[in-house]
Amino acid sequence: MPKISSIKDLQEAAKEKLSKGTYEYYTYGAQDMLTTSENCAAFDRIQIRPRVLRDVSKMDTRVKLFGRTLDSPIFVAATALQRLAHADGEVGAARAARRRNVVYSLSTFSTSSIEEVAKESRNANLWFQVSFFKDKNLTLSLIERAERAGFAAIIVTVDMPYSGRRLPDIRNPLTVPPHLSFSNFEPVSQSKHTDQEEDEWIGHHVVNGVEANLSWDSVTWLKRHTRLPLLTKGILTPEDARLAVAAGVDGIIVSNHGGRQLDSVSATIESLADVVDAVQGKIPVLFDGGVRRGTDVFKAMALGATAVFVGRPNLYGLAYNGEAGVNLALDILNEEFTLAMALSGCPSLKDINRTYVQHALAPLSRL
Ligand SMILES: Cc1cc2nc3c(=O)[nH]c(=O)nc-3n(C[C@H](O)[C@H](O)[C@H](O)COP(=O)(O)O)c2cc1C
Ligand SMILES: CCCCC(=O)C(=O)O
Repeated sequence: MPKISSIKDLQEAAKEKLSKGTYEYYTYGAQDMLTTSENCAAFDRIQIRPRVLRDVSKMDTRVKLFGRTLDSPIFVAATALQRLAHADGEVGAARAARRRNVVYSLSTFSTSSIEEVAKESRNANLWFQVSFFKDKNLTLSLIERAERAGFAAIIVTVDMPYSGRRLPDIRNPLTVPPHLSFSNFEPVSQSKHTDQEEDEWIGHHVVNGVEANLSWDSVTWLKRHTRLPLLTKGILTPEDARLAVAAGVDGIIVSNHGGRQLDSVSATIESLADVVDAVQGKIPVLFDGGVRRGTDVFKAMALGATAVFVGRPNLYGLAYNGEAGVNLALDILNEEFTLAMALSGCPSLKDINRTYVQHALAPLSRL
């Protein structure tokens, strides 16, 4: 394998290392994966309009959010079951985020617990992703545990009242190996070896626990129960963005769950500008979906994102080489992003705006 020099290389290296089942669980999306592919392809239809002859001798990628300064706007998205990729798992990925002083978001469906990740990645910028469970006390206890462990924000996922129809989950359901469990829910992990569950997708128990009777009141209820900033993840329309602002949330994450929920929704990069316009700067708008290059990060920032989350690239990094592999993924993306800023004449994030992008007349084809 030649030197890994892009996220695409990292994905190929990860594919070699992972079992088919794990690779497909990480990579695939819902149904025909139209949205999963569009998330990436839509970036290719946007072009950068660089400005020249500016002072780009000193680059500043720092971003301030909820009273903290992060060194880069490239954050780690919440993804389930990270120890399936590598023994370093969530702890390794959180340490990689700490090394770059960026946010690591921990999934509720993690294979290391809230407390373990906090302890083993002390001083990392940790945000906790929670889902609305039918058992409200479970939701509240997860949030309390995250607060107690020192997490700095809560992300509530609002696009998953049910799990999307992902074909690998139906055709070749993945099972959690005996040495791993959903560490935040002991009773679930203990019941996982019963016979009737063996032909079921690993996520069924936990996803079956998720509440489908939801409203914006559910969000205000959650907001009342935490002192931490609350972000809603999975907003795609200006209508919902306005409701989020009205509900008093502290931030929005424009996301379609990496195309894993409803197939045929638009690419997130195509929804971003409308959401940003609807929010009118009242709260930060963050973004995820399809970011594979630093130029993608630049495009999202130009369209108004305050920061972006990256999901699959970190899983590929973990699979390739544990914590060091996530370091590599973040290094590649940050190097590419800082260079894109410099070559566009933007020495700091506040210089990047919509005048730096345009829609391409024809899609760019990759070599
Ligand atoms: C394997 C995998 C597991 C995920 N697990 C979660 C999860 O537990 N909770 C959640 O809110 N989002 C989850 N997501 C969605 C990510 O947070 C994020 O929205 C998505 O990965 C962004 O797209 P990208 O992978 O193209 O960067 C998961 C995504 C993947 C690929
Ligand atoms: C295992 C729980 C579901 C995690 C998730 O949100 C995803 O796979 O997209």
